[in-house]
Amino acid sequence: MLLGAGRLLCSDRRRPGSAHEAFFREVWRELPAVRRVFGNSPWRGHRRSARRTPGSAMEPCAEPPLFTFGVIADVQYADIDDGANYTRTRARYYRNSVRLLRRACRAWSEEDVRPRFVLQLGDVIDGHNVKHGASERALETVLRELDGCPAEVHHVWGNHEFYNFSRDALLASALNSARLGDGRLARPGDMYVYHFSPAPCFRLVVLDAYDVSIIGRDETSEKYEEAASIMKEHNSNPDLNHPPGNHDNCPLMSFSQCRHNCSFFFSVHTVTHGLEQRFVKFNGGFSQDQLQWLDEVLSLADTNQEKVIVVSHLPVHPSSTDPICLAWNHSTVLSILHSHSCVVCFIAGHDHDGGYHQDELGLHYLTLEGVIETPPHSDAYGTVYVYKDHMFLKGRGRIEDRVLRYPDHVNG
Ligand SMILES: Nc1ncnc2c1ncn2[C@@H]1O[C@H](COP(=O)(O)OP(=O)(O)O)[C@@H](O)[C@H]1O
Repeated sequence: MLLGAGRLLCSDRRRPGSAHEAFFREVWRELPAVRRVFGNSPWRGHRRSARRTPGSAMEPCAEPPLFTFGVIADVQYADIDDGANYTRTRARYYRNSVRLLRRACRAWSEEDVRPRFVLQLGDVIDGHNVKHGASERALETVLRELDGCPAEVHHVWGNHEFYNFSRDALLASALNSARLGDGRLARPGDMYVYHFSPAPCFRLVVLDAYDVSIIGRDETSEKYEEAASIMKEHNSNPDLNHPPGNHDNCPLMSFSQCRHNCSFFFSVHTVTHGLEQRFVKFNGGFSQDQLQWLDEVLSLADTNQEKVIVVSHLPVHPSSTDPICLAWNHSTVLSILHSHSCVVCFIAGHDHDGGYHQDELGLHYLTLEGVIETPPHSDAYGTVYVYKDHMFLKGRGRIEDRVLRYPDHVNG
């Protein structure tokens, strides 16, 4: 059965829009064995196939957008020679990343419609700065570039922010953009969360994915205790950055690295090692307080009939990312998003390969390709054009164009 299902899942037949897609969705939904084998991501290999509006394939609509905003993720700047990721499967261009950031800021400045804001999705400088005592200098370098942006910058915090700075230092730094937030339903406690309305009927919510984490919390804090106990339950490796399960000997690992072409192997690898891989120290989760706050903000947005974009460094939908990059309690966040009628999109960084998924309710999950793993001749940033009934992501370089039509229950 595995081979048969594998052939089917490998084939173009499950490609969104194909004549067989509905059949495969049905099989996947109805047969627990298939779901067990292929996990939550049987369409993942097709995550780059955006739905496009006929006639508007690669350009925004002719009509003026309500507003636009810039997006960029995982700059991870450091003044060091090029290197590689942990598994040495991807190059990292530490110095060049700030050049790409500069290019993005310049391009946003030259656009016909000036972006209303820029969204920096976290990991703006790399953890390597710490051992060179260069954290402050690196931050100054990227902030200087961001000063060239034509609009205010909203910063999300990722794991590399916490490698470089304590939470208190971050709260006191220019990376704290919560002052740009709406005063209503102010953030509780010491979480870095806020929301703002960039235009009438739209709202953006910034989440803190390291609220409960080993790296984002002081060791004496309750939230650190909570994170430590979650990790103890799920990951028994001496090095907590090493995901649970033995991947080193997994013959599928090399195939699963090549996720765009080998979705079958990726799916099997995911099942073999499962979503448990997310329980690593470089990820984190959302506290109960934060989830309650999110629920309240979304309720207010429902009442005001706003369209909401939620953002965090960590992705929350398993089909929009490698599971090793998922937020620990991603499924609770998904339940909250689903319990409100206002949410149209979730945007994250962290998985430098990027990802995309549209779920059964029509919500979009966008994971942006990281600047740090983008070769010098390419780019990794985008501009989102926001319209009444959809958004259009104009991607540059590695980031693909996408039409993100709002869910039917939002468009009415
Ligand atoms: N599979 C792994 N096993 C052990 N340590 C890892 C693994 N993957 C990453 N790390 C370590 O975790 C930290 C964060 O990894 P990194 O790849 O820099 O994160 P990011 O994806 O946010 O750039 C680094 O110190 C890295 O060496």
